[in-house]
Amino acid sequence: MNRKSLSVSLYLNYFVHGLGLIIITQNMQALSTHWQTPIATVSYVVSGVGIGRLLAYFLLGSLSDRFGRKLFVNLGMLSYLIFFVGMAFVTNIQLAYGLAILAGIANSALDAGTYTTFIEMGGNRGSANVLLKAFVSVGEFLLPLMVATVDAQRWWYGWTFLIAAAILLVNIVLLNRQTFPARNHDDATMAAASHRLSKRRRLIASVGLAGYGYTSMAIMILYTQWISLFVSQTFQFNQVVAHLLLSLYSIGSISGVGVIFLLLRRGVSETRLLVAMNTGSLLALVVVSYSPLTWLSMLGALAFGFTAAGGIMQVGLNLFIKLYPHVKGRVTGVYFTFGSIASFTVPLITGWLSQQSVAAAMRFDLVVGAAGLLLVALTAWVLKPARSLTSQRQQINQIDARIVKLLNQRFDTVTAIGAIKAAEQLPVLDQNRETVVLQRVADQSHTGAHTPYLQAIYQAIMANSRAYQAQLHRKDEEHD
Ligand SMILES: O=C(O)C(=O)C[C@]1(C(=O)O)C=C[C@@H](O)C=C1
Repeated sequence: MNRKSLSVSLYLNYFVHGLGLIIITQNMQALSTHWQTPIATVSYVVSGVGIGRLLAYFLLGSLSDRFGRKLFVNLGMLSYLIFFVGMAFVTNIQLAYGLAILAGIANSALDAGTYTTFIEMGGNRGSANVLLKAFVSVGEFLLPLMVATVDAQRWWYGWTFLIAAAILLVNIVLLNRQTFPARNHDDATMAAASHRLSKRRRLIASVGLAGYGYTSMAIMILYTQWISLFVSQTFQFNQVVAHLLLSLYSIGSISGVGVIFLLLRRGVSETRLLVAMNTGSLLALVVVSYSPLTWLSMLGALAFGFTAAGGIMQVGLNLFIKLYPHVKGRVTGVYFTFGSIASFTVPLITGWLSQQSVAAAMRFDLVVGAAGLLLVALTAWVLKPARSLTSQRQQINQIDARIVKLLNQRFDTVTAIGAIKAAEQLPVLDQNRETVVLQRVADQSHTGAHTPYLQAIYQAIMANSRAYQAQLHRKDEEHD
């Protein structure tokens, strides 16, 4: 497996995904002329993407645990390819809606195959998932420039779609030359950590993180949808500042990705990062929601983008995946399904609130932010390594259960060896083999101070193996 080449291909997909996310809305005018429909109908087609995601996330996530990540990355790329080529030529609205649904499915398939792969690459690759966000942002940044160029040159609007398709086509070839890491490759420490957690704690953390799948998405959608209108109506900010608050949010977001990436690389704890970032985003949101000072609002917007949109959603997902290392795909599916429900419901809720006032719609983001903070704080609290006597003993109980099971297996093997020795009339004691076993214990022990104690335990185990073999041997002779 060539990690670098595989990573580049996976990142490139997310650049194209960034183009795909806004390609319909950025070509709204051209498509409405081409389809001979009102703009509202084009906007209706966009909702198909959300439906596709909602339908596909859970299913594709679970299936990727069974059939491998590579298949689903390919499925995502092929679906996106059909979407881009089809959208460039389609004239029928029903067909366009079908293609939009396919784009949603493509998004789900890519996520099911990619987030899981980065975790399965091992090491500290969770940080790579945060970087995916940056590639999406670059795509979203470049697409409007591409559309503007095509428009200014009076070229056919379909070219931007075909450029995206061409990048995908090249990447399909590149990606399929790579081998993926072993599926459900169980990072031993990850599995051990998730094992140590009591069922109740794991359940609470799961509820917290699934809920965070919703709030982390909702907090961003709500801000981007309402901020400009809100500040111009509530604080009479001029149009330039109103739109600048969105651009500053994007700049904050991209710098946030860089910082979170580096912090994760340095081994900063994910739970701490989640609590700190969510505290920061709630504070920034308070500033933006209540400050009538332009400069302060601008600072708030930057800080909000940094803390709420700098890949912290991906950090939540990484943590969630580590709780269930055996079903990474399913967990990814669940998390993003909650995110999709947010993209679906936030416009509905805030649309209803805006009938009261735009400020009510915008300030609802504070409720979302507070809920998010509460959820990550709860998660961090239950995942905190416990140090009380009772909890340490619970830990020992769980470790002992595993040791006893392994000792049973060892004794089964000792029985088999005993039978072979009896048949071949070999002595029960094999001093050379015992020396080898003790040496292997010393080599495998990761704490030198433990080693003589582990060897003493093994001497006792082997003495008991011998006693067991001798007793079996006696029984056999009695029978004969
Ligand atoms: O390897 C063997 O010959 C065994 O019977 C197993 C075992 C052990 O428990 O590891 C037990 C007794 C022998 O003296 C050496 C090793």
